[in-house]
Amino acid sequence: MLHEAGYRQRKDSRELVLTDPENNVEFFYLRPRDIAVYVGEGTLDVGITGRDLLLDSGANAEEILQLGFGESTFRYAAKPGTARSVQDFAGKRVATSYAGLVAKHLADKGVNAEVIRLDGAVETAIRLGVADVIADVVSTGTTLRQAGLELVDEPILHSEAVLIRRVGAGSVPGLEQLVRRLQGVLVARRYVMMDYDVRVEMVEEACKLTPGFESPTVSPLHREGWVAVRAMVLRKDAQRIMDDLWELGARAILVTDIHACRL
Ligand SMILES: Nc1ncnc2c1ncn2[C@@H]1O[C@H](COP(=O)(O)OP(=O)(O)OP(=O)(O)O)[C@@H](O)[C@H]1O
Ligand SMILES: O=P(O)(O)OC[C@H]1O[C@H](OP(=O)(O)OP(=O)(O)O)[C@H](O)[C@@H]1O
Ligand SMILES: [Mg+2]
Repeated sequence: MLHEAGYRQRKDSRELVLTDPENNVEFFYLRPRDIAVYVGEGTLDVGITGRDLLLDSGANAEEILQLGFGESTFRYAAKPGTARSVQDFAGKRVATSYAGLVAKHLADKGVNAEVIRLDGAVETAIRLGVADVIADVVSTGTTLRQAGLELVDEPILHSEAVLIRRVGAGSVPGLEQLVRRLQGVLVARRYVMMDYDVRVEMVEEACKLTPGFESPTVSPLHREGWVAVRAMVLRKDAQRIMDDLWELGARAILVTDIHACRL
């Protein structure tokens, strides 16, 4: 995303620091877990990490933009049939790499359980007899299924990658530009440009299907009684909208990618 937003990025994952003189930015490639800590302490102006790691760290940092990747839930799991809700964890051992997050969640629910902090491979902790319950990142659920575990209760939270900054920090040079550029990348990924020709009588109906961001562009065609319409539509809806436009009599319906934008 940073590359698409016009920032210089590393070509080799062993490069840990990189300067982008044109944009006057320094990039540090850190462990996801450490990023919120550096940002919270003010060592770094902004960071990109997971919401789950931000909350777990307890750092003095806040989300300023959701980036739409690294989406996952954070959930409890146990051997099938051993627990139905968080309340059943009372007096049990809960293993996790997110001890801060889990301890807070259990306290909020009024459940007194022992939190065991592990570095990773948490799903094995139950088989090894180290814990009765685990709490971990779940995406497809494959990891838990393969470990023979079952989800318990609702997700503790929904996470994704987020841009974060220190709470109460003063103005950061270049931050507004970074946010605007990343928003441009998000829009360019989520939306496509749709063009089509339609009879004048149908243009109102057609524009209801493709209202665009502000208003679709409608231009006259050389052919009498027809207009050309151009509007941005959500990529995920593009095929359905094309079907509906076709039903209205629209023709020459074209979809093109957006490479960059500032709305
Ligand atoms: N399977 C997944 N799907 C989506 N997001 C995930 C997944 N696994 C981890 N994450 C997210 O990635 C972020 C960092 O966790 P990750 O597990 O990648 O760190 P790590 O284990 O320290 O690094 P690595 O996996 O490269 O060893 C967290 O915010 C987490 O929610
Ligand atoms: O629900 P799933 O789709 O199976 O994904 C969840 C798994 O993905 C992550 O592990 P990762 O592969 O990053 O390994 P790690 O434990 O070394 O971080 C996470 O820690 C879970 O174990
Ligand atoms: Mg991982």
